[in-house]
Amino acid sequence: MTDTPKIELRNVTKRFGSKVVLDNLSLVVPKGKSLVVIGGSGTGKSVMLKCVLGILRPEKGEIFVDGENVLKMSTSEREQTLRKFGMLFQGAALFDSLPVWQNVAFGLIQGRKMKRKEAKDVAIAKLAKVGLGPEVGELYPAELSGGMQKRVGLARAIAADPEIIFFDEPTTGLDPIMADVINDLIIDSVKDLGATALSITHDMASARKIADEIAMIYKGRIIWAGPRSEIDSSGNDYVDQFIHGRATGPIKMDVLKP
Ligand SMILES: Nc1ncnc2c1ncn2[C@@H]1O[C@H](COP(=O)(O)OP(=O)(O)OP(=O)(O)O)[C@@H](O)[C@H]1O
Repeated sequence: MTDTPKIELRNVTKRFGSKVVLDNLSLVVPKGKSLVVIGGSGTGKSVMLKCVLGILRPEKGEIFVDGENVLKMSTSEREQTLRKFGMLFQGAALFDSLPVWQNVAFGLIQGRKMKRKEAKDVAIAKLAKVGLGPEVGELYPAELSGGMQKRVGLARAIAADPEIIFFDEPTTGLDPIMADVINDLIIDSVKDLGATALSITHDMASARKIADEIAMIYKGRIIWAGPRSEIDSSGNDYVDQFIHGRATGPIKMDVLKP
């Protein structure tokens, strides 16, 4: 018997008007693995994550978390399922008006009704996990560098010890060294929690580092998926063009020539 995947999308189609953004997309994220979806801008990566989170509803297909079809759940069942998720948003998405510790503790206080004192202790412990001292907890997001903001975003993502973590462009906008620090923290946090990770990125260095498995999305479909070790010998011209960042190849960019 095979293990039930942690997340599975089966033949998911999502349109906006006449535009098909996810086109019969299927993807399996095995339990305890880190799967990274790579692909160019506008190929449907964020829409895919939003469908799993229930922010968008696909017209067709099925989405399973631990074998349960999330598209058929009641609101309360869905809320219960969402508790399994932690999320590191693109740009960290911190609340500017709240000090760092309250940003990290937000879901614990609001969602899980944890007492403020206890939630603050958890927040400080999670900040320590991402290499930030308790004094950082008292600062406001505007007082932090981009790399520190990402680390705070990561501390928030792991605050409630999630079973599944989504990383949306975790290294975008960071210098290569800070990007690698974040990659290492992602690997450590996922390992610590025994979590399943689903990430989306354009950053091949990050994908190579944090992925057990890589899937490439193109025009709303998964055109290749396999172990990280096989990406360089995929035999797929689209994958080759993307991982080497070549302007010429089968992938055409919608760029107007002057
Ligand atoms: N709410 C929406 N309404 C209409 N179109 C949308 C909506 N959300 C996304 N789209 C369209 O769906 C397509 C895919 O968007 P998506 O954000 O998933 O791309 P992406 O692969 O995440 O790109 P990037 O890497 O640039 O973030 C885009 O053409 C986008 O304009």
